[in-house]
Amino acid sequence: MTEALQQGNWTAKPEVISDHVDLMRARALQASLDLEERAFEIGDTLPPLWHWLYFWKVAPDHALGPDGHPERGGFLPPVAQARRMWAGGRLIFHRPIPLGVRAERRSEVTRIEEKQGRSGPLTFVTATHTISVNGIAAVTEEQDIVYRQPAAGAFERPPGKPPQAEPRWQREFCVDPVLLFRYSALTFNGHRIHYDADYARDEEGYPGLVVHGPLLATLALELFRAHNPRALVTGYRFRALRPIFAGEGFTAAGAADGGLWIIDSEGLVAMEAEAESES
Ligand SMILES: CC(C)(COP(=O)(O)OP(=O)(O)OC[C@H]1O[C@@H](n2cnc3c(N)ncnc32)[C@H](O)[C@@H]1OP(=O)(O)O)[C@@H](O)C(=O)NCCC(=O)NCCSC(=O)C[C@](C)(O)C(=O)O
Repeated sequence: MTEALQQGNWTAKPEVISDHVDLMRARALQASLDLEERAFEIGDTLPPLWHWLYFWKVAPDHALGPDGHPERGGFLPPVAQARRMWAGGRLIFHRPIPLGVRAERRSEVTRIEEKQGRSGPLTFVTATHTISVNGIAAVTEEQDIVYRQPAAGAFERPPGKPPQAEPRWQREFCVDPVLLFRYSALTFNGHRIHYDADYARDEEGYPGLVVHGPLLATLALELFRAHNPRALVTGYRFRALRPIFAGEGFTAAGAADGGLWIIDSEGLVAMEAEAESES
């Protein structure tokens, strides 16, 4: 048996959330992303990554921290750095999740790592989730969250690089606050950086509302699915390298080998990703 992770007086504890993979949340994301497909029906397969709409952590209002997430020190460790971002993840899709079923997500913090970044000290926290239907694993996911020190001075984007390969497909986006609000609501994510412009600017030092990492990861994978309609996605990995803000144009781009990018308005990679699939 492996020992539970510890930080000071905090010990990692598994969390289990059961949910109904209902039709309406999937249809609401389908509409929010303007996907030109027929509306989902019960029994259809939930697209890969759309499990992020389910297994909400419904913390009571009094248990929220200043950033709108549940206070730290419960499921997540009491990391001192103020600013949280979603850094990336690695997923394996073992079997499809049909819409309409009950499913269960078991989660545990499995890694805490301190790093020195160009922007200052960073703490990476990895949560491992397993989603099961009738006790059989459908998705395993390692989710990386990064915590950063409070903003000091004017906002500076991390340096970036253009995509390393020639994209074969691309689609342009410009996310507005309405989509950010709808995605926050659909994922029950209270993080203020996505809808409270004063907080995002004055407390976290961003130039505007921040586009969710999971939304960008989903837009990239949806591009892959649109161009590979028969492929069964079996794995996905992504890393958020530069933030994107509401109102900024960006491009989702993909190569034939499953390489995917979110490219920002400066032509630099904001997110790199890779889809694995079977035909
Ligand atoms: C993370 C930032 C601050 C580091 O920027 P930096 O310049 O300080 O770091 P660095 O110097 O590039 O790298 C330092 C170390 O960190 C690693 N590293 C660097 N980046 C990553 C990454 N993504 N994933 C994993 N590791 C990473 C990197 O490999 C290196 O490790 P090493 O020392 O071992 O070589 C910078 O890359 C950045 O700003 N990325 C964009 C983040 C973003 O926009 N996320 C989505 C929006 S926030 C969100 O959706 C929130 C949500 C949904 O509400 C929610 O709370 O869950």
